[in-house]
Amino acid sequence: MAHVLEDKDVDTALEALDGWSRSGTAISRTITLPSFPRAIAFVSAVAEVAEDKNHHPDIDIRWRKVTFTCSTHSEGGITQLDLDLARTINDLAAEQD
Ligand SMILES: C[C@H](O)[C@H](O)[C@H]1CNC2=NC(N)=NC(=O)C2=N1
Repeated sequence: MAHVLEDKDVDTALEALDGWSRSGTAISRTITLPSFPRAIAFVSAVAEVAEDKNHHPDIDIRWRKVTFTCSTHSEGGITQLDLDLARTINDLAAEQD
């Protein structure tokens, strides 16, 4: 089972995760899409990978701005699962033209 990471390890990982920052006991990133339908489509793409990973972000959608917040609820903090999901979200974001 994933364990909660040390703060220093999270900080190191965040240096390589463009757009992500610590948000309490989670990490989060806000991504702006070209339109509301594109924001919803992006959320759907994230939902697919999250389901495959069985690790789900909290998602806040406001018009074209989507904020993903990742923490491992069962552990009450940030684990490698959250870092991996953040990386995957960034990879998907990079595919948005
Ligand atoms: C039963 C299921 O495996 C668990 O509830 C999973 C689902 N997705 C999850 N997602 C996140 N972010 N944290 C969890 O602890 C978690 N647990």
